Amino acid sequence: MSSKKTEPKKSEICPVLMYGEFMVTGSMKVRCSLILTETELTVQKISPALGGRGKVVYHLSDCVGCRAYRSHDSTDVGAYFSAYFYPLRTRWMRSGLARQRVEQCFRVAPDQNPSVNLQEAQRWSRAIRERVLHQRQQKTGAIQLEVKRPLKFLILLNPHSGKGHAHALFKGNVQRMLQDAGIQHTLIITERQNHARELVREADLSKWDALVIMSGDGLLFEVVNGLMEREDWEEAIQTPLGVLPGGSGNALAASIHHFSGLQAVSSEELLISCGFILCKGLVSQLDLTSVCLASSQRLFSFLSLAWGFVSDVDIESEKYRHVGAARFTVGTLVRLASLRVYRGKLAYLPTENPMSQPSLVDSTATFRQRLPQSNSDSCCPSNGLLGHTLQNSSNSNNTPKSKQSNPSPLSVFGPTDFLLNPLNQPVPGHWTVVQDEDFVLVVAMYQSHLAEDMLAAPASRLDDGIIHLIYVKAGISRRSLLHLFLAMEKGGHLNTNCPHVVYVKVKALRLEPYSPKGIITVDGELVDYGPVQAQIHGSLARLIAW
Ligand SMILES: Nc1ncnc2c1ncn2[C@@H]1O[C@H](COP(=O)(O)OP(=O)(O)OP(=O)(O)O)[C@@H](O)[C@H]1O
Repeated sequence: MSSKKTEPKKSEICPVLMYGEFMVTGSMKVRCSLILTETELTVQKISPALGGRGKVVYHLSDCVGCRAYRSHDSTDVGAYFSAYFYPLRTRWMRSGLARQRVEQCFRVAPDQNPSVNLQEAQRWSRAIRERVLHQRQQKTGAIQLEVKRPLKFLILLNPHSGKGHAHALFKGNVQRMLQDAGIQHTLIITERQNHARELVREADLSKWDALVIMSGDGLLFEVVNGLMEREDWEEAIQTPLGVLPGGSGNALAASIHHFSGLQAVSSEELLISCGFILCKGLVSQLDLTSVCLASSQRLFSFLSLAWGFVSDVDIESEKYRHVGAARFTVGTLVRLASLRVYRGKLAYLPTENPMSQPSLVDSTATFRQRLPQSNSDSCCPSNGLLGHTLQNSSNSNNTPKSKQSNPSPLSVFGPTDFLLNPLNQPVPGHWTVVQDEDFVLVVAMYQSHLAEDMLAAPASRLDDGIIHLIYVKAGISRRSLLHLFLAMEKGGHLNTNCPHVVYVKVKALRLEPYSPKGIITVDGELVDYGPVQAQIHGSLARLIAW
């Protein structure tokens, strides 16, 4: 046993709720005293002569569950209880901390009657679980509490995501954690593109406490849009969503980890962190952005809308997917070597603009409306109505098919985009129209991360109701752009004083590309190239976060 923290100061000591003496089972069987307080479980060795360190203090906030049980050996009158912790520990050969599993199992045998022993084990197990739940209640802010247990999750897993190891990663890292937390789950391995989308469009959602996606951001994009295509979208989109990183992008997973306040981790450590957050089962609000394309398609986006350098790298680096998250680094270097400029018009509604406040627009009255399927006054007109019709250019020819977002049935449900004019009309007069028309990139973000190691919008929060719009004007040197991307790993790119970088917080935006060819992505998925506009809808969905 190792001592995990220094002795608390007298004033910090919590009253003892329970005390007991048990055998600690495992490789070394020793008799220990166990002290449960409101926040900690302290295991103190009673026979120090056995060697090793004598005391371990576990934080209940690191605990995902505890259970009591009888031994398989019918001659054993003892009962047992096991507590499952995932404390942050120093990484071997690496700096920083990552969660690692620790199971502590205690044998209860003061009586010759096995039922009496089991009752005592259950009393401890229940008390620990209650204190663990209480730790969650201490969490403040926008996070709500889901106290209902046992939780039932539907897990959708894309076996081809990332390097193609998602299923093995799930079995190796997540399955046992869910069991530790007493969470029941049904795992569905997706068989094809849009399988998850069709499934959630038809599913009886009342059977599940959460829909969990183990893949990259693409599968979550399908699920969000599948939910928004339901007649009962308003209720369906309130189903808590859980995210386990299995892809190569994993931007939302990285954002969730970032919002938990921990140091950045990647790969399996990010998976374990997200699994831990999932097991805690706290639900937060999540903003969604409605994205309208000139083709009339309307999509719901949880992450980003990108044009130029970022979307080019995202799509063009698909061919390097075998290297995992490093594909973005490779793609960035390749695209830097042949830097492009993209012509177009960008306009937006800044957050500080009083006209953008919902109080001036009756958003609640329109919120429950069903949009007309085809209406020239709608925000998503049914045909390309701008002078320069640019859609269907390079996208479908040059890029992997798997990344093309589904030209789904028109998303006619969802909140009204009350801030947007139809695409065939000018933007409202109080919007800001950017004077520059030559860009290297335009990216609109509603989460912090663009990829596991790209903290593109450090100030973003899950439910801040803000689109963090970042654009880089033409004229930036390759060297400065590289410097920006290197600084982005820690979110420092917005403090580089680069005159070509503009960062503005907005509620809505419109982008009209003039360049005849280009790539536009929504949540990393390819969409029709052409005019596009978007409006954020604060707290439309719910997400398991910490
Ligand atoms: N069984 C499947 N076979 C083929 N494609 C699938 C399957 N399941 C899901 N898909 C599709 O694969 C696409 C990519 O999935 P996703 O983005 O989740 O993983 P990824 O591409 O590895 O991650 P990232 O986008 O972060 O790189 C999605 O558009 C999804 O629709």
